[in-house]
Amino acid sequence: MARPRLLVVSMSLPVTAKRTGEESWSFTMSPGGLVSALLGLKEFETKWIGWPGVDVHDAIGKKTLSITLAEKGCIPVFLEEVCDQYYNGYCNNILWPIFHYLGTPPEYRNDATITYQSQYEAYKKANQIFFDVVKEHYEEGDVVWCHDYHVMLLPQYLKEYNSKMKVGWFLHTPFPSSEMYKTLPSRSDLLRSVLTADLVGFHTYDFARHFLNACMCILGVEATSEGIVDQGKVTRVAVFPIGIEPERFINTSELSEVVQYMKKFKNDFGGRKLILGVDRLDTIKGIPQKYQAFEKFLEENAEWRGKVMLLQIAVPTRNGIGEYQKIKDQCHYHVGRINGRFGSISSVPIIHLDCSIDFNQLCALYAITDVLLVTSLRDGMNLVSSEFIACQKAEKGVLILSEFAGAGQSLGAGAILVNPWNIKEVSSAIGEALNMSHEEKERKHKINFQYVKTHSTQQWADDFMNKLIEITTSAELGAGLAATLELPEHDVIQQYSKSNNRLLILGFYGTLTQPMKNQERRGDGMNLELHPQLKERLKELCSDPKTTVVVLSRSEKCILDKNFGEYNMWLAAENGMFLRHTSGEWVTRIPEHMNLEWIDGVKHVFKYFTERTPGSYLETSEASLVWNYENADAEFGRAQARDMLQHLWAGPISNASVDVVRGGQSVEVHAVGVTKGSAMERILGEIVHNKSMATPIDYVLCIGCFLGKDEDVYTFFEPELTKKAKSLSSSGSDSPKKVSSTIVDLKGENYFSVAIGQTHTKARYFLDSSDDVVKLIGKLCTHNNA
Ligand SMILES: O=P(O)(O)OC[C@H]1O[C@H](O[C@H]2O[C@H](CO)[C@@H](O)[C@H](O)[C@H]2O)[C@H](O)[C@@H](O)[C@@H]1O
Ligand SMILES: O=c1ccn([C@@H]2O[C@H](COP(=O)(O)OP(=O)(O)O)[C@@H](O)[C@H]2O)c(=O)[nH]1
Repeated sequence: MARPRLLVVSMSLPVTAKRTGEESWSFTMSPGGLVSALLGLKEFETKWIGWPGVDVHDAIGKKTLSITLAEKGCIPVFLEEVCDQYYNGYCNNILWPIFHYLGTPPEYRNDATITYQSQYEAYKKANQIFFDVVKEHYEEGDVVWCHDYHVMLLPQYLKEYNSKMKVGWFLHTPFPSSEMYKTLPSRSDLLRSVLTADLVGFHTYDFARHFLNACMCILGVEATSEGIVDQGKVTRVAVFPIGIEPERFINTSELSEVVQYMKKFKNDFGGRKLILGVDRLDTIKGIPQKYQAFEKFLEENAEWRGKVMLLQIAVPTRNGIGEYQKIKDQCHYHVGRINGRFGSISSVPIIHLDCSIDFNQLCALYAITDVLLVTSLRDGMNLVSSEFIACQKAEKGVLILSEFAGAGQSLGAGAILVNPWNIKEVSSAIGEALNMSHEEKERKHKINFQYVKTHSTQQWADDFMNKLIEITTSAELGAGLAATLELPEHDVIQQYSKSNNRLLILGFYGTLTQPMKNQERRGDGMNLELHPQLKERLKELCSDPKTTVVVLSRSEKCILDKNFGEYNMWLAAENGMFLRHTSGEWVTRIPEHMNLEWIDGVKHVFKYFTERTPGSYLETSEASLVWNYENADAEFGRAQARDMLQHLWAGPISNASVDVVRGGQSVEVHAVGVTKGSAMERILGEIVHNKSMATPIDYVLCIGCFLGKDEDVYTFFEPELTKKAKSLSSSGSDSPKKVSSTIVDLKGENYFSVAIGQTHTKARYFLDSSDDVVKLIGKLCTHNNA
């Protein structure tokens, strides 16, 4: 299959432009891992859209720069007057510190509303400018891949413009715990926009989990193992740990120029062991902590003084921000102090360089390094660690790696992992690394080298793109879900009138109730009421001897009794755990051997929160418990639900076989496997037995507004599964008897599964709302007794 063209959108272009004349420009490579990583994207026809690193105000400048950049496959975004407030302000002074757990900078605490608001306005404007440029260059079929926290509003702008655009968003930084993220005033807008993308990617499972949590707590949406479900739209959330281009580093470190550098540097360092640090001079990289740990090491290991040195490449970055100036001063202070304390006439222990270095020199340094010291306080990934491993030569060096870098998860096995805040621990790790045996170094290197070689940038990009293409192509909609179609009403009615033994399975909440606002969905409260316009029609529908109607709901028995007691139909309460024909008594359908020991513990926690959350209530039943906060204050209810889940996981359900379902305004705990689909077999068996059916069921209409876990009911009757249904045993009878193989006679055209208000579903068809159900049932009634 031909690969689509890729539009990469990121704040920075891979090159930073400098004006050298009215119409001429020179370029240097932009710093940072994002650029390094994306340069490895070789397999795609790519256009890179981003800021060229310079303000250009005149038309000639813009034109000539655009032409020059076009030769490099780059398209400039001119941010002009919003740049400072956007990039230095909102991106790097608000989002960056919050995403890296540093919290809101102090200046915002005094001047919060004014500064914050104007910077957020600039952020919106800048995202709009990015959007305008993408719109101008977009061609049908392109994939737009948005990168990082700088463009969180872009997915929404793109999708609003063209809902068919394939849009991905990848975050290169950590996504913080929802406790930290919650402090961001624009938290909801940013999440909502990101969720409009088709695929959202993170470096680690932790970051993805934090994101899912934030979406659930802040937006009240449902998180599933595949991502976020909101109003029928599924946003896939997945983990794609980035890599490097290993061959580039391996090959470069073999160049003769690089080998020369290696010799020269070794000579310059006078036989001392080399500890290397390579970081942008960023507040998150923990450079002052690194210096203090090295100081501690020298303090406690006098025998190493004069025999080991620390070379720190501190690549300049974000110079327009006060905090970055401060961190530079702090580093200089420590270097001066430590060199004064442990230096000699012939050498100093620390060399700190405020500059970037040439790529060949960097590879030479990586190759001769004895210990690479990475002390990031937080880091999305940290590519320097991988680059070091790729360049290692004969005598292998040791990687000391912060456990707070995303790389810790991938390279931890071959590294010494440290908490960079623990100066003593890092100091000990330095000692351990310097004294490590040759064999142990080889062993560790081998593990990491294998990983780095096989997890390249190309692989990372391929994985992300393939996933994005897969989920945006209708054939793969929802991993195995067929594309959902509008209900062919004419066929539904025609088949209905032709059939002799019909089964109608209807949900209650959202199916037979009046349409509700999204926020009100999925909480089966006591106030649930049958749609007033359905009362008569349903009666008529149920009166036809050729039609069997089952209401299959999460609701309790008493709610179904109250609403449907007077109709001639089957009621399946609590997802089919309890069943009765309205003319008979409730029977329990709880499967044998179901472990329900967890119920009391969960009930205890639910009661605790019910008492402390005005308006919330508890629905208890034999095999499931629901805490519903639809009538509570929405924000408070969500916060309480989050705390409640923590209590539950830590206590009563930590070892129990239960499923936890976080609805829009409810938390449900039930025994594993209690789904509508799993109940269907038992329900069908009971009905067939009870009715002593003479002719097979030749028409099934299943309509619901169900949670994802319950969608198995839609596939239960799929023709290819008919065999399974045919061999049902009637579990309702005292002496189970095999149901005849003629129970169901379904072909493609007499089976209709219908989801309300959802197009990403396992159902074949969708209807917009329960108002459509009312109309449909009305029409079916006119064909009763036909
Ligand atoms: O462009 P700057 O503002 O100077 O910053 C440079 C980049 O810093 C961040 O890089 C992150 O991406 C790396 C690759 O995924 C990852 O290894 C690292 O941990 C991150 O910090 C930032 O996310 C980029 O947008 C910047 O371009
Ligand atoms: O003088 C230098 C030294 C290093 N790097 C590169 O900067 C990137 C840093 O990426 P990392 O993921 O470690 O951290 P980030 O800076 O993106 O936060 C690496 O690819 C380095 O090779 C650079 O551009 N100039």
